[in-house]
Formats: sequence, structure tokens, C-alpha cells
Amino acid sequence: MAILYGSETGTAEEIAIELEDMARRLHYQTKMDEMDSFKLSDLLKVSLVVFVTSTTGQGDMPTNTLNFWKNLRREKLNNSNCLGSVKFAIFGLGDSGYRKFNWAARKLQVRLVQLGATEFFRAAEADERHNNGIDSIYLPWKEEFRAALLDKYPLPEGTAPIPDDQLLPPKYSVRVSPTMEPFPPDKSATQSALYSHVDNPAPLSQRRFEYNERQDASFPSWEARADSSWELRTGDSVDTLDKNNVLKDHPSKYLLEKPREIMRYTPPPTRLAIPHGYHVKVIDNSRVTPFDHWQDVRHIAFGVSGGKKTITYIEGLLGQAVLSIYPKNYPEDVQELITLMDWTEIADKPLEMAYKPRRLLAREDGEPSTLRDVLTHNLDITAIPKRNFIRELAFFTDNPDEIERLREFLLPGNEQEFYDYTSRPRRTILELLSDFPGVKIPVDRVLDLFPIIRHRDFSVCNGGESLTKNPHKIKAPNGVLEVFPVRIEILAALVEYKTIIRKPRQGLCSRYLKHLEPGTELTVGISPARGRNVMMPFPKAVERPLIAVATGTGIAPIRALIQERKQLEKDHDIGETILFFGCRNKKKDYHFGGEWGPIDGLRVFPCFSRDDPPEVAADKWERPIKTELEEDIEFGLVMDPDLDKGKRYVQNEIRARAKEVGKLMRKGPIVAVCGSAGKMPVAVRKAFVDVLVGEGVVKDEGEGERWLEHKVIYWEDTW
Ligand SMILES: Cc1cc2nc3c(=O)[nH]c(=O)nc-3n(C[C@H](O)[C@H](O)[C@H](O)COP(=O)(O)O)c2cc1C
Repeated sequence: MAILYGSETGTAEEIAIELEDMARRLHYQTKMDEMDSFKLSDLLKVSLVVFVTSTTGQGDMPTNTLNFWKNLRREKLNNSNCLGSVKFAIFGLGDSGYRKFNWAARKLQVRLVQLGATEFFRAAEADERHNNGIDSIYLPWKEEFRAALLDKYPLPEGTAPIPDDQLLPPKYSVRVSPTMEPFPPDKSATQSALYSHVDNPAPLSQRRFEYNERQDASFPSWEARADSSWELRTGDSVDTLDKNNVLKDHPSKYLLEKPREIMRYTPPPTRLAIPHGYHVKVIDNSRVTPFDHWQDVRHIAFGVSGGKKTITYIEGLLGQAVLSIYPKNYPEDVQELITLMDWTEIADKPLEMAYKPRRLLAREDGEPSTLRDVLTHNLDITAIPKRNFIRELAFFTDNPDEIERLREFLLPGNEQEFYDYTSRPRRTILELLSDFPGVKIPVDRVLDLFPIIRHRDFSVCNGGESLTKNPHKIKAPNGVLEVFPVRIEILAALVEYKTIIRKPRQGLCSRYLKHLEPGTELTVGISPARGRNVMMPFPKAVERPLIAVATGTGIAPIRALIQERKQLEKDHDIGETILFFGCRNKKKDYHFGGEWGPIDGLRVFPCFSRDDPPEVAADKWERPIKTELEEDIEFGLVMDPDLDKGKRYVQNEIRARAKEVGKLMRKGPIVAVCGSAGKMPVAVRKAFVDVLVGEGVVKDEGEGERWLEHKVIYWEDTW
């Protein structure tokens, strides 16, 4: 059975891992990987294929499916019945707050059937918005799916499924190198004392040579050699804790009064071999919201070194680029885990990883990673523990109480307890492990158990001249002036909460960004933003008017776009631009508000939801407040029923400026909507349709929708 997933932030991947575990227990030989690791012809080699895919963007396929999807859609396959022998099942993950709910799974299903494949079990569409999230659909589906497998493909006589309380062999192969001495300490880490006993180790070059020899010798599996096409791309990906739209509790409830104490040590700067990575240095990291504001928003600037090629590449992105940050764990957390697991003896010895997960990045300097390296740079030890993790832990403790407690979390009917222990307080893996001191994870299970750190993508918030106009200079600690020909900026809202267990919480990436000091060197990914092609059929698009709608940090890509259009002014007639920007307070989170004045042809309509008197917002189109509030309360977004009464929102402002918007709409503008997902993009689209009807551009709502679909470049970037 092949289990192929498409996942941006790891949820679908977790489901795939669970399904593989289930299949292995039914004695299936399995191959679980991202869709892009599979060729179409590989599908013909397996008996059953299970696809697990989330939907991303606006009804888009996840990044790690794009090659597979492109192959599947090749025109020459039409009517070929080329997948006639393939039997498949699909599990889709989505969020019903998006207009194109579960579209990736639906598109995939339709195409597979078109090409002759047979669906051997019913497809499912799970919804992140459901009370128990994806699980409400997934858990019953999995049980039925298992029963269907046993029914249609019964086990041979005398063979029983492998029970859940029996440990399966590890999937990945990792061990501490048996002959090699520990490597000399990484000066920036906090490990020097550990090496005081090491006398005259063999020279590094010799040890590296021996190590490589062994690695090569034990590298035969086709999985290990499978193509790494994913490495050629980077995609939109969000660390769960950093993803504020899925958090069920309103931030104000768990507001941190004081910033978290700065860690004594920041992560070591060791670089990873990040696909298409760029070496950058932090030039500036400033908080742009006042300290009494609930949210810490950072404007971070990076200097990109590199020659003409880099500059051309970045300029070629036309202000619509995405910068991927690969966060790291903190040395103190890593040390805590090492101590908890009794790994002190082996933590700094090189590892041999004959078969490692595809996403696990090696060190850029070619040195073999130690366990400490892997725990610092690769494995997410502060992620919220998932079911797979907890299930496996029960095998690694001798304490019967711990075994019982761990297994209890997973019993059918205990989903709420599981959620209350893990996601609700956003408990970390590290905390879970300190709650279960009897658990000692063997090192050969490390790669199977811990999730891999995901990069997080940020829209680059500058464009045009500001990318390259003036070389950026900063003084290195040794006094030498360094020059960076390219400057890239991002605007990052850090996620910090105090949860119901009263502990401060930060997303892994938020914490990493918060403490990024100017001068820090790192490797980042820089790639085109999703949907950029729609946005920039260059040069025609710049001549169209731009109606931009942004809330909060959604202003980032819009600012880049506005700067980009500004630069093109010399050679093109740039269309008019209007910007509706929504935030809470003029003085607190009106990001870049001070910049708009001098830009010709741009008009900005800010909407401060907490500043303006209610009568400004009230207009005849306002949707009944009650219904919105009921929705909000249901999703735990609003704590105080009066909180949102009579506020000024972008959708109201669009209606209030109907004449102007209607006029631009007739010219077939670009409409860009950026900010948090959920109600905002829906309400904004509805407002545009109302304006189209109200201004007589179209007759009715249906025609209004079609106008937005066909006459307008409608680009949403919401998360
Ligand atoms: C930026 C972003 C865009 C999304 N777009 C859609 C969408 O268009 N349709 C949908 O049903 N779900 C959408 N979702 C919801 C995800 O599919 C859902 O959260 C899923 O559980 C994520 O799984 P993953 O972590 O494997 O990617 C989106 C989520 C994000 C963060």
C-alpha cells in the first residue's frame, strides 16, 4: 500500500503516518511519502494507494504535490485509462472557512477517476473548524477504512493483525556512530565542558572520510535514493503554533503581560543545507507595535549577500516573494531533553543515518550531524504532541501507571481529554516528556518519533527600488563594514499566549524571530509567492487599477506590490491604487501607515475597528451583528459578546466607498485581499458583489460573482 500525502503544515502528514501504522499492523508492505516522491508509473506497482491531502492557498494543492499533480494533469493522458489498474482512497483535510473547501482532495479524486482509477473506499472531507477538528471525521473514517480493508482483502488463514500494544520495527535507520569519537565542540553552543575528557581525537578530515565511507556503504534503499524534487521548491508552510487562525481561544484571553525572559543562549548559527538557500544577515529587528499592545509585530530586515545573479533573481520576483525562515530550538531546551532521556553520553557523537526522513536537512558544512545537532536544527521538540507520538511513547517506559495514562489518551471516546491535555494548553513534547519521567526514548527511534521542524514563510514586504537601491552596510563586530546589495524585509506577528496551564507560549518560529539579533547570520529560502503568476501577467497588470484590501500583517505583500508598481512608473502608466487597511487602533497597529502619504495615485482608507465611533461604521449594508457574533463565540474567537459591536471593518468601508470602487471595478482591476482567513475574505467578497450590484455594474449577485471571477484579477492571500 502506498500512502501519499500532500501537506503544508504537517496535519495531513500526521494522518498519513497513522494510516501507515494501521496498514503495517494489517501486514501490508507500505510506502509512505509525499506525493511528489512518486512517479505516476509507481502507482501501477502497488495494490492500493491512499491519498491524504490538505488544501492550501485558495483551493490549491499543497506544494509537495505540485509535480505529481502536474504529471497527472498532462493532456496526453486524457482518455488513456492509464490508471485502469489503480485502486485508491482519498482522505481530504480542509477548513470550511475557505470558499474552496477541500478542493485539493476533490480535484485529485476527479482526475484519478478520469484516468480510469477505481475508488475502493469512500472519500472523506475533514474540517479543521469542527469542534474536534480533523479528528471528528478522521477517527470514524479510519475505523471503517480498516474494516473495509479486512473485509475486501482478508488476512491469510492463521494471520492476525499485529495488536496495538506490540511495537513495530523502526522505519528510519539512525544510530550513534560506533567507532567515532565526538566532534570538537561547536564554539557557539554550550557544550564545551562535555569535551574536556577527549584526548587527541583523530584529525577531523580522517574522521569525516571514515564517516562518509560508512554512510555510502549503508545507503542502498531506493527510498533513500528517491528523488528529492521537493528540495527544489519551498512552499507556504506554517508552524501550528504560529498559525493564529486555527487557535480556538481568543488571544486576549491568554495575553502575556510581560515578554518572556530572553533565553540565555540563542541557537547556534550552524547552517543547514537549505534548498535554494540564501545567506543573509539580520540588519534590523524592530518591534513596530507599542509595548502595551497585545501583539508583538516585528519588522525585520535582512541583508542578502551574493552577486548579480541573486539580485536579478530577487528583482525578477516583482515584489511578490516569500521568505522562508527555518527556526531552531534553543540549547537549553535541547539540553533538557538530553538529560531527560539520558542521552548525555551520546549527544555529541556523530550519527549515522542510513535512511532518514526526506525533509531532514543535513548540515551545510558537510559535517555529520550529532544527536544534539539534530535536536537543535531538525526535530521539533516543542511541537504539540500528536497521537502517533503518544502511542509510541507507551513502549518506552516500564512504569505501568505511565503506560496506562498514555494509552488512555488514545482510547475511543477520550478525544476531548487528549485535546485538553495537548492542543488546548498547547503543551509541548518537551513538557509531556517531563510529565512522564519513566519514558526513555531509544536513539534509533528518534527520527520515527519526533516531527521535523517546518520552515515558516513570510511575504516579503518590500519591493521595487527598496530591494536594491542603496547597498546596505552594517558594521561587523570586528569593525569591518559589510555591504549587502539586496535588502529584504518581512513583517511578522509573533504569537505569544499564556495558556490555561498559565505557562507562556510562543510559536517555535515566533520565539526564534523575537531573539534574532542584528548581525545574526542565517540561511533562508527565497521563492515566488503562490498565485504570483495570476497577479503579475506583466506588464499589462501594472496598468490595471489595484484595489487592495489588507488587515493586520496582510499589508506585507500589498506594500511590496505598491512599491513595485511605483518603481515601474517610469516606463508604464500605472493604474490607480486604492487600499483598504483594517486594524484595531491608529496608534498601535496601523503598520506602515506613515509611509503612504507621498505616493502618487494611491489613496488609503484605514479602518480602525477599535478607534472610530460606531456611527461611522454603521451603514445600510451592515450584516446583522448578532449572527456574526454567534459565529465568533462558537469558534471561541470572541470572549465578550459586546466586543465587536459597531466596529469599523474593511468590508463596511468598501461599501461606504461604493462609487469609487464601482468605477474601478468597471476597468477590470486587480483585487488583492490579504490578511487572516475566515470571515474577512468572505465578507470582503460579499461587499464587492454588493457594490457591483448597487452601482449597476451587474444586475444581480450571480453576475457579480462572475464579474469577480472573469473581469477582475482576484487574488487572495489569507492564512
Ligand atoms: C494559508 C492556508 C490556506 C488554506 N486554504 C484552504 C482552502 O482553500 N480550502 C480548504 O478547505 N482549506 C484550506 N486551508 C485549511 C487547511 O487545509 C487545513 O488547515 C489542513 O488541516 C492543513 O493541513 P496540512 O497541515 O497538512 O497542510 C488553508 C490553510 C492555510 C493555512
